Amino acid sequence: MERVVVVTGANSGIGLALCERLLCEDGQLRLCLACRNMQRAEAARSALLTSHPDARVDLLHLDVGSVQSVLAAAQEIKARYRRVDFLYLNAGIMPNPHVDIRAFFKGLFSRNVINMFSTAEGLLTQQDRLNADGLQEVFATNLFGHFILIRELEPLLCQADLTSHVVWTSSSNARRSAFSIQDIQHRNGVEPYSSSKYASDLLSLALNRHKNSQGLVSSVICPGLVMTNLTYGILPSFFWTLIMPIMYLIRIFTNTFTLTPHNGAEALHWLFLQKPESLDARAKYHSQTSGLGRNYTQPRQMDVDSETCEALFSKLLDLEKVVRRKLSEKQAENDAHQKYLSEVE
Ligand SMILES: NC(=O)C1=CN([C@@H]2O[C@H](COP(=O)(O)OP(=O)(O)OC[C@H]3O[C@@H](n4cnc5c(N)ncnc54)[C@H](OP(=O)(O)O)[C@@H]3O)[C@@H](O)[C@H]2O)C=CC1
Ligand SMILES: CC(C)=CCC[C@@H](C)[C@H]1CC[C@H]2C3=C(CC[C@]12C)[C@@]1(C)CCC(=O)[C@@H](C)[C@@H]1CC3
Repeated sequence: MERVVVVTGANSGIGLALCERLLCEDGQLRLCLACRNMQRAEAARSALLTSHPDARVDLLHLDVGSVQSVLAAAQEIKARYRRVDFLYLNAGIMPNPHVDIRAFFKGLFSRNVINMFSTAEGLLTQQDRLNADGLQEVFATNLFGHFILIRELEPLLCQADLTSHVVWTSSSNARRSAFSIQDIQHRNGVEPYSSSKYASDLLSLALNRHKNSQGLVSSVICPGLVMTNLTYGILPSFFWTLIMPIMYLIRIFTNTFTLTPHNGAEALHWLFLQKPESLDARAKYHSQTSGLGRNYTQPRQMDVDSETCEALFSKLLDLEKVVRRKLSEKQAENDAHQKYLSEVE
């Protein structure tokens, strides 16, 4: 049977590498690249079709940071496909990152050095802002837009006798201490990325608790440190190129330096091949690359608990109601304005 795979943020980096790997695995796939920039999406599609001329690759406009765009994209998916077998929630941002150089050098000579290189704990902060929906942009993009997408696609994801797999591209930068259940959008902190990724770990567990019985399975991965537009936003690409030999050296000690998008997509690809029933809801699946360049996937227990995951789930449902109500009020205002304009013309 034809399998439908939707990938958000598929036009570059890890998302695009995943698409390439999936097409090598199964040429019969129906692959849907859900992207906000259609020019880049078209370029990605052309690149995929160059190596897989017979592949079926669809494009879909989706700005996961805008609730209206998510609702429209979900409508389009429902019109195009009868079900969704895999939903890869991969789109993500880290705006205005700042590396704490002093902390980096301090960490370099501490016993914590390997952990610092694999999680960036204590090294990175970001500056967030409000988006047009009045939500914190990192939360809206990395988590909430994807949550609304799942909610809208439930009829295609939760079908009798069939299993659908939702996969979150999280991070080893996800940290409990960066997240607060009182401030799920991270309005009051400087680690919105870490907070949003920890929230995706919690939400994945909540989805498994609530939706496994309806055939939806959710998993979380970390791609490791990968050279993509995201990391080129942290340090310029020439700097990364300059320190590449050092990074290959570090890889010998921490296999989390996967470095290429192909390697980073390892765990995403591996999950595609697994029986969903065999997966652990509390594990994060890490892409790893050995010093000699061998790729493998390593499950590690996440620092999540049922109580916090339920609290987050319920807060997200509440926020969904508020956002939907605001959107329909705005729509009603627009309709009234249009009516007024047509009457006075
Ligand atoms: N690189 C790394 O070391 C790591 C990355 N990750 C995660 O991997 C995922 C992929 O990132 P990566 O490949 O590294 O970086 P890229 O910047 O190359 O890819 C991010 C993708 O997300 C898309 N995107 C961003 N915002 C939106 C939006 N509002 N709506 C739709 N699409 C959007 C981007 O589209 P556009 O081209 O339009 O910007 C792009 O396709 C992210 O979730 C990131 O957090 C996790 C751990 C490590
Ligand atoms: C490698 C050397 C010699 C210097 C670079 C220092 C930092 C810029 C670098 C060290 C660990 C990195 C890291 C990330 C970003 C860049 C570092 C802080 C991430 C936070 C990128 C995004 C993620 O989601 C994480 C998995 C990465 C963890 C490691």
